[in-house]
Amino acid sequence: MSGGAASEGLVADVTTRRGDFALDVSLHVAPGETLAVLGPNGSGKTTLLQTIAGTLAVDRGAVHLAGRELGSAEPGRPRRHVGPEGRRVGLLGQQPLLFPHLSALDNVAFGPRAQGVGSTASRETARRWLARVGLAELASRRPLALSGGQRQRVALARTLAARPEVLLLDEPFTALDVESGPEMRALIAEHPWPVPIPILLVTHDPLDAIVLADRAAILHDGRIVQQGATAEVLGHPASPFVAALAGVNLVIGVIDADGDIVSGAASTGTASAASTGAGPVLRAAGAPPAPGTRVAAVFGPGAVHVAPTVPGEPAASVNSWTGTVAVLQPVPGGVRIGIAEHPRLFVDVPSAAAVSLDLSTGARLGFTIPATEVSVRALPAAVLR
Ligand SMILES: Nc1ncnc2c1ncn2[C@@H]1O[C@H](COP(=O)(O)OP(=O)(O)OP(=O)(O)O)[C@@H](O)[C@H]1O
Repeated sequence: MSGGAASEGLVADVTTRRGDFALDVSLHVAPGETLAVLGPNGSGKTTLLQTIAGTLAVDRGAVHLAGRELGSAEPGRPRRHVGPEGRRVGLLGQQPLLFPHLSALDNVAFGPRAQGVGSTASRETARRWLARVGLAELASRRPLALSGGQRQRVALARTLAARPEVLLLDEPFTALDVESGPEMRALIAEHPWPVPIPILLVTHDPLDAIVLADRAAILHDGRIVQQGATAEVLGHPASPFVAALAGVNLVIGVIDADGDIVSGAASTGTASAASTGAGPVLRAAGAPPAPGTRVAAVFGPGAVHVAPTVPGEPAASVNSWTGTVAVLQPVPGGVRIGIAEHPRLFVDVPSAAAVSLDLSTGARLGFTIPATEVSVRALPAAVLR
């Protein structure tokens, strides 16, 4: 690729092989834009970052950053591979990896020093960056005298002091505690760098994607299976795979004559509807799509109300259903319930509610999802396979 989009931000249109695995992606991140990459273990997130950072060579295609070709393998042209040190790529991972024997200031000054900037100027730059991440007062401390969150902020300052042209964030919040995680998220959200750069955020957490990223790309087996505005991708996942990854419940169905969403019905005539299982009959707030429209309905596992069943109550009505607890799994702040009759749905209840419900496997419960919590979108015929 040359010219055009390649002169702006990060453009990767590559295949990279690793043993039997092949990463085959095409993505563009503009300066000032954040792209979240979500995917399960082994989907190729690290391989993607390494291809951009230059620790892995491209097997086909090319990586461009700010108009420079960093690596390419294209028919009829000699292969090209700029090493990691020549790329101006900043990488912040889970662990800050600071030099333990250097002060915070000297850790941050290391970047400009390594680029040949003099010691006084490097320390000046480092001081500025420490101030930007809120650590001006702690410049003389060594890493061991800093909290985990402070160390990660020093690591961010060190990365940025080297003036990268792209910032790669590889699960940068995962190792942080409940206090420093939100601080670090807020810092990244503020974009504390003077020049807009493209940011690629690898995360397992859909909320991080929603809060921090303009767009999201879902990686599965080395390929991007869905890409678009974050809210669109996570709020309207185009497959059960993406829905499960996004942490939302997805029900595929057809609008019936009453405007309700009926799932798993033979009338859809597709394997996909069958594979998602018959879900509860749902209704979203607002005017429904026309009868017969195939739709995806989405609701969050925490938006479902859970109550003991009441004798004599109907087993199911619109947005309500009864079910048997098949699985109980701890989640942060509560418990996730797997329902025997609807194995693809999950419901989260806070710890206090779990205790008062006296949850146990085999228990019968009533579930209700308010219509205002159901998001629905018509599906093109070919979306779900
Ligand atoms: N050095 C290697 N040689 C051969 N195959 C590898 C090597 N490293 C990783 N792989 C394979 O490449 C695939 C993608 O791995 P990668 O580490 O990119 O995934 P990931 O999405 O980052 O996973 P995780 O979330 O667990 O970090 C996996 O199938 C993995 O087994």
